[in-house]
Amino acid sequence: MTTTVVIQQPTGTTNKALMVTGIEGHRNWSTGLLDCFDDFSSCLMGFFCLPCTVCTVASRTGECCCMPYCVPGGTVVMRTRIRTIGGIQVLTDAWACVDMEKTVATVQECPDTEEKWNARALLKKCNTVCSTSEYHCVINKEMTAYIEVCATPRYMQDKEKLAEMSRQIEILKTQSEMDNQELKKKVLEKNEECKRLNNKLQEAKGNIRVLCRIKLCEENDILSTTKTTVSIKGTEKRYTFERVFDKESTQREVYEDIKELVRSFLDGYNLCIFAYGQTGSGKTYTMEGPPDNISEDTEGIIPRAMKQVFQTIKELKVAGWTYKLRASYIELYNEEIRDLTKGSNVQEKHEIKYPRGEQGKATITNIKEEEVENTDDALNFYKQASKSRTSGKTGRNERSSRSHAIFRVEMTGRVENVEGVKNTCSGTLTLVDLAGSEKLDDAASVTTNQETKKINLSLMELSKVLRALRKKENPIYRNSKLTFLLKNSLGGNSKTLMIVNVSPTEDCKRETERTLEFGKEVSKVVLENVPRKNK
Ligand SMILES: Nc1ncnc2c1ncn2[C@@H]1O[C@H](COP(=O)(O)OP(=O)(O)OP(=O)(O)O)[C@@H](O)[C@H]1O
Repeated sequence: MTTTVVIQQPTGTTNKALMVTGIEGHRNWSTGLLDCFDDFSSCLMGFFCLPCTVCTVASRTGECCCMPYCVPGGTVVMRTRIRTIGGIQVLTDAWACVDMEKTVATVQECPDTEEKWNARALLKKCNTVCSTSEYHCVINKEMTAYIEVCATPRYMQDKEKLAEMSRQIEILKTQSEMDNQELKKKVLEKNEECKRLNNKLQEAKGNIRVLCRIKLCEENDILSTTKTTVSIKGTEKRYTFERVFDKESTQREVYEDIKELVRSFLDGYNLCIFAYGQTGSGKTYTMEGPPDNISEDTEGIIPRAMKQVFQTIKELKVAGWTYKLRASYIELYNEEIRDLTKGSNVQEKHEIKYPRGEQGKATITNIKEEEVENTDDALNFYKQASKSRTSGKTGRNERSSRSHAIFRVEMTGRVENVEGVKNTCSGTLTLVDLAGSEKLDDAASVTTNQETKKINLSLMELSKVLRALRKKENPIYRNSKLTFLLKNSLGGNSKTLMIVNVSPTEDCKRETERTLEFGKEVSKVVLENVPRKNK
């Protein structure tokens, strides 16, 4: 490759006013370069003589090609050539032996002639830029000069260094492979330790936990609370829960208290979170968030749980765990199952099936289960399906407050440790927004109203199952679809969290009292500690 630079000296000027033409985009470089000519002295001028064959003006005028004597208006042509030195291509034979772009920058840094360079400095600069080669300015007797380019000892050293570094990188790579394994092992161990501690903590809290949340309300408050108790003002009644969230409590505070429990889902536990309470007491708000404008502050347990689950999956990936998650969203209304993902008009029969008698994981026939790979997938799936519920709600409010919405995420996880030992786990996360509990009484008394009776059957059965578990009796799950479906999440290898939602207003006093009684009963339930489903 040959680059040609044409240097023109305008009429009536001397060296310093030289202008450069010929290379587009390199005007600054050349001009800057020429600014330095003052100090270049003969050697550089001599240098220009070097390519005398192309130094047309000098040849033509017969003058010495030294720059100060260049004929005004004359032209000096410089030529650069690429040579391969030490396997690396460098520009040689001229100034352009330095990287042009870098020279531009360098020369521009030298704005005026105050800070002048001499040839040696420039050559030093060349060396800095092209550290692979050394430039010698050789002046011969005739005052011509040339630049000699050769591989420098420094280049050789650098080459050695490079080879050494490459060797070290290889060693480091192998080492880092090993470190990675080591790291993976450590993360796995830490993770296991973390799981053990977390589950110990969760078990210490009991496998069925009950929290109470008071709805935000500006009206007269009939309740007084402490961190763990709720009392109905003007009565002796006082209810104790693991934690009471007063009406000022935020969604974040509520979730903070249960996030460790959600973590245990990925450790292979079945986890079920219910929101229980009368219509309008804040169940949907607690589980999902407000009906409109859900933000990071107001979002409820479901979006927060999805975010946490996928964040944890990301973290566990370092330890080698991979997970597959499948989501479904159904509604249980009047003892009928409806797949919310299929819209409100689809009439399909759904049955709950257990693979081995009533053991193992429950499946529902004809239900759409979608694989979700990240938070967005899961929440989009949830939101889309929720529309069927919401449209039912606006159209028939009764229906939505009397149906149970069940969002389920099935998980299977696997890991291979450094010794190649495989480990798998599976679990189900069930998040339930229960039907309004105030109908419980009505259903018992209004026997003629078969529909109402059915609607409330599941809630009654749920309380029966929980009471039986408390007494260590064998609960009957088959009596309602809700308990039958949640069998695995209510007994054995499961962790259950019930949030009893109450409204603190006078007009809700009766229902609030009943809800608190229910919560008190449930909180006495202790499940047997059965190991998680790890293989
Ligand atoms: N803690 C709270 N802070 C702010 N708004 C709340 C709170 N709890 C409930 N609300 C609001 O009160 C209204 C009723 O709450 P929500 O719909 O959650 O009740 P619900 O128990 O789910 O009722 P239903 O059984 O009819 O579905 C909603 O507008 C909801 O946003």
